[in-house]
Amino acid sequence: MPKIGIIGGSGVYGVFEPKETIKVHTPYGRPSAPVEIGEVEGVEVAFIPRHGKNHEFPPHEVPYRANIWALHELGVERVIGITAVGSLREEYKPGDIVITDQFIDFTKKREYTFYNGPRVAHISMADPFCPEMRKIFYETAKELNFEVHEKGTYVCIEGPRFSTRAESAMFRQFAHIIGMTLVPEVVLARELGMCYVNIATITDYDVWADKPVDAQEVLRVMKENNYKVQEILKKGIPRIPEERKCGCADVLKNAFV
Ligand SMILES: CSC[C@H]1O[C@H](OP(=O)(O)O)[C@H](O)[C@@H]1O
Ligand SMILES: Nc1ncnc2[nH]cnc12
Repeated sequence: MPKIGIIGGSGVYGVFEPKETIKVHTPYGRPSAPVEIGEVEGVEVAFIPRHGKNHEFPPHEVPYRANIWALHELGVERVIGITAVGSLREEYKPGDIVITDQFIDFTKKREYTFYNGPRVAHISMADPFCPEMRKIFYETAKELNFEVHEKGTYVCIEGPRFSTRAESAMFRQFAHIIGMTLVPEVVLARELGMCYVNIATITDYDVWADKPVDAQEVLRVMKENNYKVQEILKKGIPRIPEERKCGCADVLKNAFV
């Protein structure tokens, strides 16, 4: 049973040669694609491409609940979310990696929870990301000599459109990076007591710099930097301890009404 799951974002539709592909049915429908099981440097890992194998799910239609449920059902305890993001700051440059530490939710109409009643839960989201995995992946990226930011606030917009210049100027006041998929993915993982880490690759300067971002730019820059994500995963995954000492599962202790 894989204890580690990877959700690949734009430009990341596979990370290993799968030994097995499992079609999982969940109470929330099917995941974005059958779950691939394989190995990263000898560690068993599950993989789902967030937008589907052929990028057929836009960010507001990704079956987030089915993806997280499927990984949980397969025994995954730790989720690594790979994302492409825009930069809202000069010093966060295209090609840099960010190990996100906070998010701000500007999405509008998604399925945000597994607890729609009669079971009611209010999960703490003060520190949304797994401290153990954040440390491992930051140190790994640093050792690999990649430009990496230890922290960054990710503002998640509804999409699928990009922001206006006015929106981007507002987001720049309080966030470092911008994307369309972190919420509700991280929230749902925490609702099931799973660890979640976000490894974000910066692909553009959104729309506040001279040339406004477009989708082709995101995919091109992601392709150019894909090797960084692969190397970080290869070197970082074997460093993840078997037993969790991070306390991510403890958020469930006092969450239920
Ligand atoms: C392809 S451009 C916009 C698209 O890219 C990002 O996807 P992901 O977070 O899955 O890497 C962004 O959030 C949008 O969904
Ligand atoms: N500028 C941007 N806005 C929203 N999502 C993105 N994904 C990559 N770049 C983005």
